[in-house]
Amino acid sequence: MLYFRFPEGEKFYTTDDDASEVNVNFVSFDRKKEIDFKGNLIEISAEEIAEEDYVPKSKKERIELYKDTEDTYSRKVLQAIDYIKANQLKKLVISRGKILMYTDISHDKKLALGKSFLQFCDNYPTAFCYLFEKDGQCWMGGFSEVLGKYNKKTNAFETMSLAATLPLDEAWTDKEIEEQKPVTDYVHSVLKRFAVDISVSKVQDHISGNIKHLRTDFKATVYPQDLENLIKELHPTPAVCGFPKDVCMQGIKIIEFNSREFYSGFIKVETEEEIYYFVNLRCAEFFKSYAILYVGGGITEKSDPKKEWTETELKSLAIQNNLVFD
Ligand SMILES: C=C(O[C@@H]1C=C(C(=O)O)C=C[C@H]1O)C(=O)O
Repeated sequence: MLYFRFPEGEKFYTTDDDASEVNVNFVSFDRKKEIDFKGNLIEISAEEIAEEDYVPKSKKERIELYKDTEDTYSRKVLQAIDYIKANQLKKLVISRGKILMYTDISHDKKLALGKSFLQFCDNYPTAFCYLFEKDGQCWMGGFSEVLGKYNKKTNAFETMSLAATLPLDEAWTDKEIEEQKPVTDYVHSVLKRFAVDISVSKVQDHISGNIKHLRTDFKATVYPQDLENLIKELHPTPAVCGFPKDVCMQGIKIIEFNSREFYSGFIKVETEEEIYYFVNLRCAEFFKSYAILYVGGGITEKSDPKKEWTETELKSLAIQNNLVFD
């Protein structure tokens, strides 16, 4: 089962079992896991989705690895700051999985995933939103960060540098500006190697629910033979990992105990005219009696552990506030 909706889209899609082509492809952060949905993209109504009554059955091994408190997460942030200083990094992105017991929300009602997906779509109109279940794995998520959008006819390519987070009513400081800049520089440097006619926008605010980010848009021309190599090089951007990648990947391994799975990976969706690559953030994996909500943030030398904890709590509300029980 797979349902999704494009950013700003009004229609919902699923895939049939007719074609041998892979049309929708979930790639894990470390690229080691993939979940593919083959078939033609077909429209599905909200009514049909609302009737979805899939109940996740599986359990996760070693769930204790995901039980971060403000205290344990603050220690991870301090460890990240030490790692940043020791390796002279500009930023490192760390994350956690937040366990949400269904009984903490409702004692007598059951989680309605289809309805949750529809409510999530309503509240995040600019996001690519999805819900899938395959081989016992069940995920829902959606965010508006685009790793790539490619027009197969015109070779036009779009991407963005999106980073730094604040509640809507707070003003940007040097800390956030210094956090987004390495992402912009990195994306630009990769585009210079694989694209031509590159144009770069000014930095602008990017609102997502209860928080805002900084965003720079890029437009370029990419020849078909360069597209996959460009994506390979772009992912993971410093928005979800840090720079340089290998040092940051190593830092993430040392500091985060749990595996990121599909969180901060990407979703490739191919249509007749376009190929999209959406960054998989604000997402959660669903189990029998709980969900794991994945959230993180960019750490710099100037990070305050308390603020970083609050940032992850705010990010987790994207999924948490849209779970429907009936
Ligand atoms: C890592 C996440 O988000 C990314 C990191 C951000 C940050 O460091 O401020 C902001 C937006 C995303 O690019 C997340 O949502 O978990």
